[in-house]
Amino acid sequence: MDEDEDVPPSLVLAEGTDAAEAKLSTDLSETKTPKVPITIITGYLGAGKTTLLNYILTAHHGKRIAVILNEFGNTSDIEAKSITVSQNNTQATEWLDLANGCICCSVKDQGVNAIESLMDREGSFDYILLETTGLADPGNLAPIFWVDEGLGSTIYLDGIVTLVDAKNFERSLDRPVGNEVVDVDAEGPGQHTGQHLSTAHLQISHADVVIVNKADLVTIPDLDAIKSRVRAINGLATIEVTDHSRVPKLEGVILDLHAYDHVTAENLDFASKGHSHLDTAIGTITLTGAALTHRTDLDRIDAWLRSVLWEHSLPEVLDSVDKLDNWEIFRMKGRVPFRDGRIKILQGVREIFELADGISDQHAETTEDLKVVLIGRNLAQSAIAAAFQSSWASICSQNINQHK
Ligand SMILES: Nc1nc2c(ncn2[C@@H]2O[C@H](COP(=O)(O)OP(=O)(O)OP(=O)(O)O)[C@@H](O)[C@H]2O)c(=O)[nH]1
Ligand SMILES: [Zn+2]
Repeated sequence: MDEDEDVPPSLVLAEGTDAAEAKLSTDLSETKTPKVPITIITGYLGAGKTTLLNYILTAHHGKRIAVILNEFGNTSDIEAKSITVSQNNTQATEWLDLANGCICCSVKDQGVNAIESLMDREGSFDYILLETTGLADPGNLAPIFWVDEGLGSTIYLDGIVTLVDAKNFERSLDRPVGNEVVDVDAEGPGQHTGQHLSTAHLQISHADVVIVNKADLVTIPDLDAIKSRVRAINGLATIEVTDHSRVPKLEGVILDLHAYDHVTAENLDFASKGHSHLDTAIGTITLTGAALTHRTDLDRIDAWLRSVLWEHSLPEVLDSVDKLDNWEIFRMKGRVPFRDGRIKILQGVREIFELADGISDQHAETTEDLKVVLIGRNLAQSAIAAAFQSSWASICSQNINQHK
């Protein structure tokens, strides 16, 4: 996630360069202040996002929570956008000047800087909640807040919570992104599904938690069907069912998830169970392999990820690759263990990925297998799933061959 770092931040600040100086001094100082988690709350129009925020703000949590209403969820037609932080009935607004330069770079630098400068002025928060617009694609937002450790940012992305309107669930999934119809019917006439990629699909596919809200408006069998379809789209997310967004508890359910650093073996096991093909537009697949032995094994996996995510090319798959071009990866998580007990945690959103040191479950030699879960467009289609599996298998067989 370091491609944008050359672009100098050009945040327009009301008061000189306070934030820049503050950032510099935090970068240089040895003592680290605890980072503030940010949770992105997304969901289709009217799903219950504001209701959830109000519920969280009135619940007894003992946290100083800042709420940001996102104005930059849709990155078209941007000249200048504000972010507004409300807390205890006072509001503070920070303007982002996005007039020039690459919008995603500007938003990345400025979105984070704007929040940091607000914290400098208003005092720090314990938690930040960001409500996106109903049509926002969280895949564009997550990388803004998934900041490199090395940047010394004071905030970190804790997770993405997606609300689903149980009453209008099917309808929101059938509504294509914008006016564009994304055809997923790539396998010829026999495979026609009629399913399109919708904003609701994108929101569910990026979620760490899916809240199926408005449970009061549907029957129990309806709820079960909705849960199954959510699970088919995103095998990694946990699902909560609510009435008026009243989640059973906050901690660990929607707050403090650490969804962008922790990946447990249970998370991944869960995702690889129960393959359903209720939804073919977006699906979840699991790639497995043996624990690694050498550093070069990891390099090979790193190269595979770069090829797939950055070049859209599946290594070692020569057959009809051109026919398999309609896939896209939205989210990935994985655990990459070494036999000596070390482990790397894989996290990815869109083309950004990270293989970071993890804390092993094991104390000595590991018995855990390597496991990577991918969520993306058309991944569950049989030809594409098969191509991924064979590409992955050939990388893993090279790992083993080398050790002979
Ligand atoms: N019956 C019922 N109504 C609900 C429930 N949750 C929210 N609502 C109502 O649904 C409407 C939309 O809720 P909001 O919380 O404003 O939804 P939102 O996602 O913030 O909407 P936008 O910001 O417009 O996209 C409001 O009138 C809520 O009172 C629920 O569980 N059951
Ligand atoms: Zn709202």
